[in-house]
Amino acid sequence: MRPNSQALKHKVPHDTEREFGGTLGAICIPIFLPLTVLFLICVSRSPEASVLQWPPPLPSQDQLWDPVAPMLLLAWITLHTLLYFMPLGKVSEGLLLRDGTRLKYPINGFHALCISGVLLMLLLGLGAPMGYLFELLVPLAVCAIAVSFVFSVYLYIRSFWAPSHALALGGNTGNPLYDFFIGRELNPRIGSFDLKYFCELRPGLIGWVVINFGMLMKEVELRGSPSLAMILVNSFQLLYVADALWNEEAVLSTMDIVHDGFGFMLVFGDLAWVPFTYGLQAAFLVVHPQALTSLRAAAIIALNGAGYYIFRKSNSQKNQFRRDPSHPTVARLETIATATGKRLLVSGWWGFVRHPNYLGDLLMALAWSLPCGFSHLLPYFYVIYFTVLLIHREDRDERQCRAKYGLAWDTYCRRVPYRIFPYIY
Ligand SMILES: NC(=O)C1=CN([C@@H]2O[C@H](COP(=O)(O)OP(=O)(O)OC[C@H]3O[C@@H](n4cnc5c(N)ncnc54)[C@H](OP(=O)(O)O)[C@@H]3O)[C@@H](O)[C@H]2O)C=CC1
Ligand SMILES: CC(C)=CCC[C@@H](C)[C@H]1CC=C2C3=C(CC[C@@]21C)[C@@]1(C)CC[C@H](O)C(C)(C)[C@@H]1CC3
Repeated sequence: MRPNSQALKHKVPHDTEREFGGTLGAICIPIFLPLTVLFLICVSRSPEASVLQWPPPLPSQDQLWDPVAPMLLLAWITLHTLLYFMPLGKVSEGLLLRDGTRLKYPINGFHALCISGVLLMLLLGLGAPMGYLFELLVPLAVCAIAVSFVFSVYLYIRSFWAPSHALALGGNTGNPLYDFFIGRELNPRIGSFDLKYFCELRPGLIGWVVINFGMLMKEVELRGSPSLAMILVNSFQLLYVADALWNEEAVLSTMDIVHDGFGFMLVFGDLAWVPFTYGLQAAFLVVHPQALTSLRAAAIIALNGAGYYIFRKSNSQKNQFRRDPSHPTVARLETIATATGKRLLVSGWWGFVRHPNYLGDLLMALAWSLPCGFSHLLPYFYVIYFTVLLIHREDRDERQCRAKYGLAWDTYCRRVPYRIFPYIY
């Protein structure tokens, strides 16, 4: 079959604005971020654990490679592909596409998490050395990065066979480097297997908590029992991942699924960045144990609880409102009309700040770092990166909403002046 000629001539509707620093970003980010992943893992296990130490703790050649790593990764991706097709849970429809159709998605991610948990316990019962994941972390990250590159090349090439309505508006600039990076095709599928939806929530997100568990088991190997700090980090992050999978259907209306193409940025983010940097606190704690008083632990649990409450309530309120504005839980909230026919909430959580869900997410991120104490910056990497990511994301969303809702969006901004942090930002 010949590539879609219309797509090749770039006669496809597209956004002219380029994200993430345009071509320069598209060249630098794929070089810089994979190195950052390896650098951060190495720092987390070095005695100094300082991101500023010089020379940086670089891995030796034999630390980079372990033949077990690609086999484990392959087994993991195969397992989750099989679980994706499991006839459990319901099938939901995504938002309306440009060609007027809707795609169908299996909602069985939470089942996949539970089955992964059961398999993990079975392996543990059979004496599998889970703590070995600590030694395997760098080789696994190397393989995940390699898979991200190969997979993104595949996605870029196959996008030339996609019809123009299946391409993302932001990923068809005609600049190959930028389009490879940002993603051309919106919802690439092999049959009914949706590659973006699969990667967004399954192998990487569930892989992250499995790696965390491996760090906990390494601590048990080294010190006989897991520390309170390690238990908190594992529990908080498991709650976050379980929540994402429990509410899997909500991901169908996120910017990533609805608007962004599937290119290197998301592939690498899902398969390498999330599993190997979001849980750095657990890797840090293996080599840098921290004592935690019950009082401090209680305060950190309260902070995570408050963050989770704001995150979940605000996300659920908006999702409910978008699905059924007449539902009793949202019907009495004050709203403003927009020219598109959709309404915007101006009371409840979305009348407090314009992104209450980001606020809750950031409070949780802080709670994940605090069990690691204040002696090192590394465990705070996630909350710092995440603040930058969400401020940038808020800005992107704001531009999209202004383009969508025009004057109504300006009215909303006047009614709700703060973006994420009340009275600050
Ligand atoms: N851990 C991580 O790495 C990441 C986590 N996240 C989390 O993912 C979650 C989803 O975030 P994200 O996808 O960025 O977007 P949001 O869930 O914040 O959704 C933004 C959309 O909501 C709608 N909206 C905005 N304001 C209103 C309003 N007042 N009333 C009704 N609808 C409104 C608009 O879409 P429309 O009007 O078209 O419905 C807007 O485009 C967040 O909790 C975030 O913290 C996000 C990125 C990374
Ligand atoms: C630096 C870099 C490579 C950034 C790429 C960004 C991605 C890591 C994130 C973009 C949006 C994401 C979301 C989640 C994870 C991180 C990425 C992929 C998410 C699945 C985490 C769990 C949440 O509950 C969520 C489902 C709302 C969320 C969706 C967005």
